[in-house]
Parts: sequence; structure tokens; C-alpha cells
Amino acid sequence: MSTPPTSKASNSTLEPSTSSSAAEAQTRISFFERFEADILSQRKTITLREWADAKVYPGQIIPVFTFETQRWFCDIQIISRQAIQFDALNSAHAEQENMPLAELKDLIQVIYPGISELFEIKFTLKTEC
Ligand SMILES: CC(=O)Nc1ccn([C@@H]2O[C@H](CO)[C@@H](O)[C@H]2O)c(=O)n1
Repeated sequence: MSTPPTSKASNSTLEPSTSSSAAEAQTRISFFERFEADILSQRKTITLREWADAKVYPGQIIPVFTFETQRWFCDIQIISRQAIQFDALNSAHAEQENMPLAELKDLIQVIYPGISELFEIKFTLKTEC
């Protein structure tokens, strides 16, 4: 059996980047199961993540899985990704999360204790099961 040549095509679907970060783009994203219905109905159109969990780029279409059981439930297309300070979160963010601002801020501090800089990822639904 012959050995394949060293792979150099793993990022072939990504546009050429101006920084090195696209090389680390994640190929999937997970959400807590309790947000599945909100995502499928497009009541939830953003997510707020720490840097390590926000390596997605505008135009990318990625599959979405539940955090709990890694069950696929839709694909999303990334619209934008932008840094946001925790202290700058406002009711417009909460509305796009389909939850009250106080609840959103509490939740983020449970998921990412002490975090001050987040990334807001806007997305749109591409497919659903
Ligand atoms: C499962 C996993 O790995 N991580 C996360 C992290 C965040 N979120 C949601 O993003 C918004 C702001 O953080 C809120 O709606 C969160 O609940 C999520 O669903 N899953």
C-alpha cells in the first residue's frame, strides 16, 4: 500500500487569509441543547464565545451539534465575528440571544467565569433536520 503525499489541502475551502488565524478555523460548533429550538426558529441569531471557541469566519458554513450528546441538528453560515467587551453587552445583544440581558450576562459568567472579552458571532440558518 502506498503512502499518500503529505496533505496540504485541509483548508482548501477557506479563502486566503490576511492573518494566520484562518488556518485554525474550527469545522463545527456546539450549543447547549436548550437553545436548539431557538436556533432552528431563528429567534437566536448570535452566540457569544471566548476566543478559543470563536475560530469561525464570515462565509463559513459549519455543522451545529448539541453540547450534551454531539447530535447534529443544523448547519449555519457565519455572517460576522467581532470582539465585544463583556461590559458592553446591551439589550440588542440579549434580543438576538432571545433572552433578558441579566440572564445572558449571568449565563456567560457561568460558562466563562471572569471573562472580559468575548466574540459575537452572527449566523444564519442554512439547513435543518
Ligand atoms: C456548548 C458549548 O460548548 N458552549 C456554548 C457556549 C455558549 N453558548 C451560548 O452562547 C450564548 C452566549 O454565550 C448563550 O446563548 C450561550 O448559552 C452555548 O450554547 N454553548
